[in-house]
Amino acid sequence: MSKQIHVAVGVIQDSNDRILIAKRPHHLHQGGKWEFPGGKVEKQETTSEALIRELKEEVNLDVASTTPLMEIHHDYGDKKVFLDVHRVTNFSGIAIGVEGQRVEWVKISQLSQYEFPEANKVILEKILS
Ligand SMILES: Nc1nc2c([nH]c(=O)n2[C@H]2C[C@H](O)[C@@H](COP(=O)(O)OP(=O)(O)OP(=O)(O)O)O2)c(=O)[nH]1
Ligand SMILES: [Mg+2]
Repeated sequence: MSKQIHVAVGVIQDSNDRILIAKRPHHLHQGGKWEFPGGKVEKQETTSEALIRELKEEVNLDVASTTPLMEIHHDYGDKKVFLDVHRVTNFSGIAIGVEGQRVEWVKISQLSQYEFPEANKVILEKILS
């Protein structure tokens, strides 16, 4: 059995109640779908530290702090993930797809128009509730 991958996932909300999403490059696992930016937590890091690092690397945002929102365990068959989802409300900078990926600020009411990985269903339910 393969071990699950610990992923820090950021729900980043701006002052206009929009949420930042990014398109996963096609060659990656769950490629072509939209995601909340984030990435793997490294051994010596807390989830918050990993998220702060990943959000700078991936979308150029400077995040001051994060707060836990929910934890999701999901088995895709080819990969098991543990999504450690945090909320980010305190950030600065302009969002850019640093790795060439599309990024969009989307109104919460419009989020269901986008295709997300299966594990994200519960995150969307929580944000929309
Ligand atoms: N970032 C992110 N990953 C998600 C979401 N939903 C979801 O199932 N995942 C899965 C897809 C991947 O299997 C895993 C994230 O791994 P990844 O390989 O993209 O992580 P990473 O950004 O650190 O990538 P790398 O630079 O280490 O290659 O989590 C989501 O909303 N955001
Ligand atoms: Mg990533």
